[in-house]
Amino acid sequence: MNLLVKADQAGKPLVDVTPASAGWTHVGFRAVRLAAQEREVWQQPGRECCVVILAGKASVKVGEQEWTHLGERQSVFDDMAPYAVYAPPGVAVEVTAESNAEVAFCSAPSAGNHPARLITPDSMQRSVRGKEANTRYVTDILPQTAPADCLLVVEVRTPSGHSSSYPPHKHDRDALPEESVLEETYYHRLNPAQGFAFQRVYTDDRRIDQSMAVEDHDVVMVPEGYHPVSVPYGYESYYLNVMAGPKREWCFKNDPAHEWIIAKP
Ligand SMILES: O=C(O)C[C@@H](O)[C@H](O)C(=O)CO
Repeated sequence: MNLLVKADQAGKPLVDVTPASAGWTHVGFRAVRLAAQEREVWQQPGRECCVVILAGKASVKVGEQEWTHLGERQSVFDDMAPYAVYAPPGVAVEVTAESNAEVAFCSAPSAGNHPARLITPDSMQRSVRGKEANTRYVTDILPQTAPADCLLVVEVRTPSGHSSSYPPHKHDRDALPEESVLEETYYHRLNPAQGFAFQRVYTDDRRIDQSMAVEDHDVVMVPEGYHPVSVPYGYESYYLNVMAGPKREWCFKNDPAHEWIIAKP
C-alpha cells in the first residue's frame, strides 16, 4: 500500500484519511481550509474527535456547547500552541470559521467515557527535543495524561536542515511497558509552501520500506514501522500527528541501528 496521501490542494477536504481508506482500525484524520463564515460539520458514530484550530479563528459547537473566538495563530509556524476541542462520540461537531482558517479533525474509536471540553493553549506542554540538527519543537495537544478514550494528538515543528521523529522509532508491538501498538498519521506543512521534506517508513525486515517526498498538506500513514522525517535546508516543517491503538499509551522503540545518535555526548 502506498503510504503517502497527496493533498487535494484546492479541495475540501484537503485530505481525508479514514480507517477504511487506510486499511486499519483506529486513526481518522481530516484537514479542511475554511473561508470566513464557512462551516464544516463532523459526526461519526462511535468515534471521539479532537478538533485542532491549526490557523485562523473559529467557533466550535459540540452538541449544545459552544466555544467562540478560538485561535491566535495566523499559521502553524507561529511559535504558539493551538486551541483544540475534545468531542465525545455521538454528537455533531460544527466548526464555523470566523476568519480564513485551517482546521483538523482527528478521530478514533471511543466508548464515550469523557465529556466535551475546550483544550486551551496554556494547558498544553511544549518542549524542545533533541540537539544540534536533531532539535525540534513539540506541543502535546492531547497526550495520554489528558482524558480521552483512544486518541493521542501532538504537533512538531522541525527547523530547516533538521531531522525529527529521529532516531527512527516505532510503536507496533504489544509489549508494554517497552512498546505499544499505535497507528499514526502525519499531516505535513512546509514553510515556504513550495518546500518538501522526506519521510521514510520501514520495518526491521524491510517488508515495508517507503521513502516519500512530502509536500505541503500531504499525509503519511504509518501502520507500523519506523518513521523518521528529514527537512532540507531552506524549509521549515510542521506536522500534526494523530495516534491511536488498542491501548492509549505511547511507548516506542528506537531502531537499535541508529540509537547511538542519542547517546552521543
Ligand atoms: O520526536 C519527534 O520528533 C516527534 C515524534 O515523537 C512523533 O510525534 C511521533 O513519531 C510519535 O510517534
